[in-house]
Amino acid sequence: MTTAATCCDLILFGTLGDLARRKLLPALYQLEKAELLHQDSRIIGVARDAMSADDYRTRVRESLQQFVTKESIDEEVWQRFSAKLVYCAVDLADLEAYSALGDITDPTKRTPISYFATPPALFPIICDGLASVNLITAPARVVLEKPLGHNLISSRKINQHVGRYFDESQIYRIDHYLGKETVLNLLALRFANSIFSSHWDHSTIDHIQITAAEQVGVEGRWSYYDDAGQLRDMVQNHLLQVLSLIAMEPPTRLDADSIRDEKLKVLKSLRPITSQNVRDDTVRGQYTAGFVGDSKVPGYLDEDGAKSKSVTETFVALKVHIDNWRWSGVPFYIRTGKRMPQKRTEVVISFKPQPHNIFHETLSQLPPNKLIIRLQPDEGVEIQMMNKVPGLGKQMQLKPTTLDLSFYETFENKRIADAYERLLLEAIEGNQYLFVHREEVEHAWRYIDGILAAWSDTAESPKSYQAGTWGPVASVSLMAHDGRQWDDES
Ligand SMILES: NC(=O)C1=CN([C@@H]2O[C@H](COP(=O)(O)OP(=O)(O)OC[C@H]3O[C@@H](n4cnc5c(N)ncnc54)[C@H](OP(=O)(O)O)[C@@H]3O)[C@@H](O)[C@H]2O)C=CC1
Ligand SMILES: O=C1O[C@H](COP(=O)(O)O)[C@@H](O)[C@H](O)[C@H]1O
Repeated sequence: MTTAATCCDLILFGTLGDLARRKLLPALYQLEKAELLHQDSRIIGVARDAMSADDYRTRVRESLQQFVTKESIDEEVWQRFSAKLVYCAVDLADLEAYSALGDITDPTKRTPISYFATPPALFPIICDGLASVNLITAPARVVLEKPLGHNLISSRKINQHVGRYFDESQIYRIDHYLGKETVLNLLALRFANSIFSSHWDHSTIDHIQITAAEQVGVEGRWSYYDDAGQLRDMVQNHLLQVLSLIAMEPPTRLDADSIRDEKLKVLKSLRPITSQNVRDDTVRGQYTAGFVGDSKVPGYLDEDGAKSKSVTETFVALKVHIDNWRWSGVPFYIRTGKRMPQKRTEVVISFKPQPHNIFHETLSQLPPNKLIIRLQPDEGVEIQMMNKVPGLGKQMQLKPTTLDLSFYETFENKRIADAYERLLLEAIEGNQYLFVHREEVEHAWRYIDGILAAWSDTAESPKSYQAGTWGPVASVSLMAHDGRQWDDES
């Protein structure tokens, strides 16, 4: 019945935590539903509480009921899935306790794949523990959740420790944006369509915008978030990955090394932001109370769990330059924030305007063409272009129109898989192309550390913005200063 190649023990460290319950277990259930798990594979949940296998299955079922949305649990799938569930109580801080895992695994029968969905402080000891029970030898692999460090130094420490036991080819660093259907579609769009691949550089593109706006606030994660802030939480990983996919040179093949090498070159070409340009090229903000949709929401400093006055940014806008041949003179504007008016993640490629307007009797300036890649929600691709309004009038009327390719409509309501489904499947099958190489993580941190240091030098606090707005006014000025505007302003 099954089509999966790899028979594995997926060891889910942190199986009772929020990430496992909300994302990982539902994703594994969907893989089972699609018959993509090997029939003899197992999912070994690890947490501290002692409990029976049946109690664990009950907990997993409750999570699925809560988080497998839009459908009820299919009993036949559940029977197959629950038969794969095994529970193992281990206090991960206690090296001796890992023997319990050793007792129930046999790497010669099933490939051990260890997924670290725990606080990152535990990563080193989990590696030590896995080594102590011989669960590290290739083809064993390890999947690491973010955050991979708080800065370059701490990220290196984690990478070094994990690297003591696992070769880079065994390490799968998750960035869930790389599992999103629409982020992958960037590759298809760029490299399977000559109309785009031949117009993808400074000669035709004026600038690029990347927006990741969220309506949610810190969602009960104040202490984690306050230590991180939006720059570390969203830009260091997800948005620099998206930027790299947009900006990279064509990889020679669709494999891990080729793609990761090209992304890395982009990260190495980012022009550092320093105390010289930080005021011109960055904006940070923090939300105050306001309305998101119809709901009144508190300010950041009044969120549940807020402990002190804080200068952590919940909004960032950046002007990013990539110092290479292709992107010379093309700024990338990045904007991301919590408590914005809508959930919207999109990339806008704004092309250069026509050099001369022969239609100036009807329009003094022709609006430039735009390619809008909607990553979420309402996934799809839009091209904004000019058309003639049909009619016999003496003067030709032009109108900006949109060619809209919604994924749902185009692909007949085909279900869009959650990012974690794809990433778990690729990790199980041993394909690394959607995972982040150590060097990428470290170069991204180098760039981010520079911005954080420059912010700290200026000793300025983030600018306030009211919840439910698009961030501080300064973010509008960042674009206006260059004679441009964010796509939602036009
Ligand atoms: N939640 C999310 O949406 C996301 C989370 N992440 C990252 O994933 C990781 C997990 O996050 P999240 O699920 O939210 O965290 P939670 O605090 O909800 O869960 C942590 C899990 O780790 C386990 N754990 C902690 N200490 C030990 C220990 N000493 N021994 C055994 N198990 C232990 C807990 O087990 P026990 O039940 O025994 O306490 C629990 O299952 C973090 O690094 C987070 O930053 C990344 C992206 C998104
Ligand atoms: O990693 C994170 O991502 C989410 C946003 O993810 P998305 O898939 O909903 O766009 C963000 O809310 C969270 O703070 C961050 O840790």
